[in-house]
Amino acid sequence: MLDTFEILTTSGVVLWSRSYANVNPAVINTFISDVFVEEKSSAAGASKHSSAATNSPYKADQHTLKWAFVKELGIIFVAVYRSLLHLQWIDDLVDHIKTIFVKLYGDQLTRPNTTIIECESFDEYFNQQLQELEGAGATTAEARGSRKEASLEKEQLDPPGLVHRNVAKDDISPGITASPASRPITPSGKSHLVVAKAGPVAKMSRRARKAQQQSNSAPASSGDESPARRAKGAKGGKKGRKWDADGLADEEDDVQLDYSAQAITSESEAEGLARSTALEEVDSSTWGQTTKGKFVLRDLGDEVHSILASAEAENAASKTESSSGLLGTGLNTISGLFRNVVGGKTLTKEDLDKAMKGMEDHLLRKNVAREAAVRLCEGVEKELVGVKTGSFESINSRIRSAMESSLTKMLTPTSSLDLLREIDSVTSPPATSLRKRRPYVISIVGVNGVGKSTNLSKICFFLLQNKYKVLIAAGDTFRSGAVEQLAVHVNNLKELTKREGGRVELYQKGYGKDAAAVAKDGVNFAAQEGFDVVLIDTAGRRHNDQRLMSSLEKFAKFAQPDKILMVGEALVGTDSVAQARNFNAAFGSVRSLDGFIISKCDTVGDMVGTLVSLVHATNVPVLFVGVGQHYSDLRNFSVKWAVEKLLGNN
Ligand SMILES: Nc1nc2c(ncn2[C@@H]2O[C@H](COP(=O)(O)OP(=O)(O)OP(=O)(O)O)[C@@H](O)[C@H]2O)c(=O)[nH]1
Repeated sequence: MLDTFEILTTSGVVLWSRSYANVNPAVINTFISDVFVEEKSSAAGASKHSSAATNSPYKADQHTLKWAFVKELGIIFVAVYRSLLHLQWIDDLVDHIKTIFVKLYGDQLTRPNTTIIECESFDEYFNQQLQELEGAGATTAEARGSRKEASLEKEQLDPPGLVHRNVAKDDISPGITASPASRPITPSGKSHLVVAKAGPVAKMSRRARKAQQQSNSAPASSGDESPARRAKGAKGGKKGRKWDADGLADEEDDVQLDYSAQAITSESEAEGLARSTALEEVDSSTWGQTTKGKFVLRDLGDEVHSILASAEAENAASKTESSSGLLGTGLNTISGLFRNVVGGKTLTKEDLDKAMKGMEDHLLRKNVAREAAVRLCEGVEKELVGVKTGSFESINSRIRSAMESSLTKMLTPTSSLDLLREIDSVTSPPATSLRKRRPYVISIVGVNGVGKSTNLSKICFFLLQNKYKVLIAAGDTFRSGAVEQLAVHVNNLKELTKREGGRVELYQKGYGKDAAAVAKDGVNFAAQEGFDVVLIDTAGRRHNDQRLMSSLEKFAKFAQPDKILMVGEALVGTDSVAQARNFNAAFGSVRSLDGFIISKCDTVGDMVGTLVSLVHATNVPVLFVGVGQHYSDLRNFSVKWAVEKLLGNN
């Protein structure tokens, strides 16, 4: 049977716990030290903490510890039981409790300067899960009795309140402490009180309170089926509750919170009760809904199942995304690269050298150009020499968080681009402004075949959906077929967006003309015809082709684009740095690139290092990423997404 379950932070603060038997505190302390401080091999699962549901079991002192870790929140979930036992449901318990706890309290935990976690109502959720899973695993009532005795004994030994594991007071990381009421030792019969909810306004009927008091004081009678289990058997027979002005349930309505006692036999009966339910002061997140749109309090079991179901759906979605190389995977850890030294020490260059080499190799594998990878690592090393690591922090996690900050800083644009607002500011200047209305001009440049026309069309699609009038100017007067290719895009876009109210036309002068002059004429034409935006396509050119590159300066002078965007392929590799530098320098001393569109991100999985190389080489921000071959496959660039991909496993 389960001996203890603890939810604690990596700095050793116990947020919530439940004990059914005395377990030597050294068991969990050693586990934390081995797995999280020293990252010993027996904790192989540590490398996968955030993605794995539960990790390899840890064994100590005749106990087995099943655990899960939510890296983003720095929270460990650990269940301890006797190694002799085989608890089939224990993995599910750890996984479900992790999911529910994160869902209920994740927001509190991420709030800055959080000093307390209000998780006293978590008892109910835990009970619900334990009984549901254990019920399936046929726990005996006798075991419950002995468990309760053990829990009471433990209560005397270890008073509820703030508990720290193995950490000196000064070492406790700021931010999170446990609510004093977060560790009540509760006998398992309690969860039949379906009023349980997350948050301070949970209401409880008089009868419910009485039942709780009874269940807290009286030992569970052997052979008595738990109320929660009976309630489960009566699923579907639920009634709404009436609440009186004190927030107590009106017993006169004769509706029991313990659904085991009766079942609602007809739908009309259920609806009648729903109509009579008064909801003042009840947190809406706890509501369920009847078909008539009236709310009744939701059953705890339903709530837990819906939390688990939505987490499962999210996991499935993120798995699909990562396997298809699309956006949005979770923040994984880097496997085993730099696991070497313990926390709580002042870092020297020697400590860091080996680990930094691991980080550099990791970045190279992510397709970051060597120059950028070396520079980033040098910066992080410089920053970390002389720094003291946290009490439960290994060198690798210190390096990782420093690299995360460096990458985030580097990739975050100094000013954000709100394209639509910028367009509006030039196409509809305020009446008081001296500026005349004119079209907003974007030109797209890049080497051959990177996706210039495709991504220009994607931007156009986005603008048409926002009802702008767009002129596409065919500035590639060089490659045969380029103008026709744009004409096909324009026809497709017209067809796709005819109901949106936008307008798109092609401006073209065929081949062989001076591209700068065509672009300038196109902009003038757009101004006369009342277009809002001009998108100018340009010929692809090798960045080391002097003749073609030098024509870009004239092009910029003639067309006067508001934005010059360079399309760079995610899969370009080592050439990326030179490409970015040459294009950035090609517009003369007064102009440079305004942003990158990184195309074909869908083809590289998490090897998105090229974007780091481009930004590192130029200081020009990434604005959009292309993620496929459809017009809608363009995304605003998310720094968080990129950093997660870059520092994730590979
Ligand atoms: N998978 C994927 N393919 C893309 C993406 N963007 C563009 N492509 C494909 O890349 C190929 C080249 O795209 P184009 O738009 O013709 O490239 P270009 O830079 O205009 O080509 P040139 O005019 O010859 O220089 C086409 O097959 C596009 O469908 C993307 O984000 N993902």
